[in-house]
Amino acid sequence: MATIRQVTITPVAFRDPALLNRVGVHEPFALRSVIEVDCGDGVIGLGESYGDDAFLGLLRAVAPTLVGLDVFDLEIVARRVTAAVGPGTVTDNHGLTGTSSAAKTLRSVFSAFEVACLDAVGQLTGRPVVDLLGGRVREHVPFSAYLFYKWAGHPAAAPDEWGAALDADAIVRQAHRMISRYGFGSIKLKGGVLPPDEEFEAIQALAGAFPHHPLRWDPNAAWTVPTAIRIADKAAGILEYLEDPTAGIAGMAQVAREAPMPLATNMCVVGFEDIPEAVDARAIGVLLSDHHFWGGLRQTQYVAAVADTFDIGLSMHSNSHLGISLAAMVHVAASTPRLTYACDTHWPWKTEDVVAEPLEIVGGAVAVPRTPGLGVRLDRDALARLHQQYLTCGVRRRDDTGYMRRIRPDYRPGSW
Ligand SMILES: O=C([O-])C(=O)C[C@H](O)[C@@H](O)C(=O)[O-]
Ligand SMILES: [Mg+2]
Repeated sequence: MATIRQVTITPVAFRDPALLNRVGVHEPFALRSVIEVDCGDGVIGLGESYGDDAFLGLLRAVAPTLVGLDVFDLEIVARRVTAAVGPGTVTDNHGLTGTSSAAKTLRSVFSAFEVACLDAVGQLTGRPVVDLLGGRVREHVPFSAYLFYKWAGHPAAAPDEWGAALDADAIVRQAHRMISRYGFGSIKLKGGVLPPDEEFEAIQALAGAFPHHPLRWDPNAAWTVPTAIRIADKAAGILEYLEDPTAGIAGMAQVAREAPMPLATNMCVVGFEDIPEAVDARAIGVLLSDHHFWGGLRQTQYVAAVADTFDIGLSMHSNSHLGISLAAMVHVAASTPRLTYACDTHWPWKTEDVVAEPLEIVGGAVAVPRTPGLGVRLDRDALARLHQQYLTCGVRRRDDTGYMRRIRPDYRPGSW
């Protein structure tokens, strides 16, 4: 038994480049929450999740109700989360992660605490989190180069180190830079920004420049069914998968019947309750799991088991995140036999962290830690600095469209 003595939630803001997507542009700061589950004797488990006001409110409602519990009792923690969040609560300002629901909200809140408890249990038992999940099936977890169309910088700010990327040549330059720095062995292009035929020029240019790198393209449901079928046909033989070309399970199923490559999603199948319909309709060939909204690391293992049952490929979705989340992603991916594609990560885009010595991406992969828990520790000064940045930055929820409209009042999210 190890009693939870205190649970602390600290919102932080970290600098984010002007990355473009289907609904607008990233604001200058991305929000996260850092969860600390203190079990005494220096054992403090870490979690990381969304940092918008509504989500923070739920984390703060749960936190005091966990004090006094045994940190090993994850099912009791889940019950306390359910009681504190209450039935029917829905909040989801987390950016293009598909349908919102009360079940998804509950799973998201539980996940933040589950990861922190598992980190604490790992520290208490002297075992890395992956060992608590059944042990490692791989020593390295592969990630893909996540390319974005982007502006050179935020308006009125100096350009960032990546510069602008608004056409195929600039996207290829971005890929060269990212791959030479991190060694990624596969590439994802975030689409839904330009008309699809223009974005396809970048896909073709990437295929020419990186013939041995599997490619994926994600327009976040910006296309109609006929557009998606036409573009999928054009991209035959080029993509390992096409991610969320269109909205909804029914639309995805129509496209999947015609498309020469598998369709992937982190938008139309975002909870266990979506799986029967998607399987019946044969809507997807690849599922992008994400422990932040699928209910934690153990539920993510169940997602993998379900994917296995229905012969669906498995990859991993990412929003903007810091080093605690990267570690959590690595541990669960390392424990998952069926990880058929490299995971997504926004990692290359961030310049600040709360973690003292973050895990590193080398040769396109992260070595799975062997130290107890998640294998990362807080840099208290950095946490204080990024919390201060949160207090002064003015951002309280993610709003890519609102920010874009402050810059371009006539902006409308892409739809083709
Ligand atoms: O795969 C995805 O759909 C994402 O990564 C969603 C994110 O919100 C991404 O589009 C972003 O951060 O702009
Ligand atoms: Mg996606």
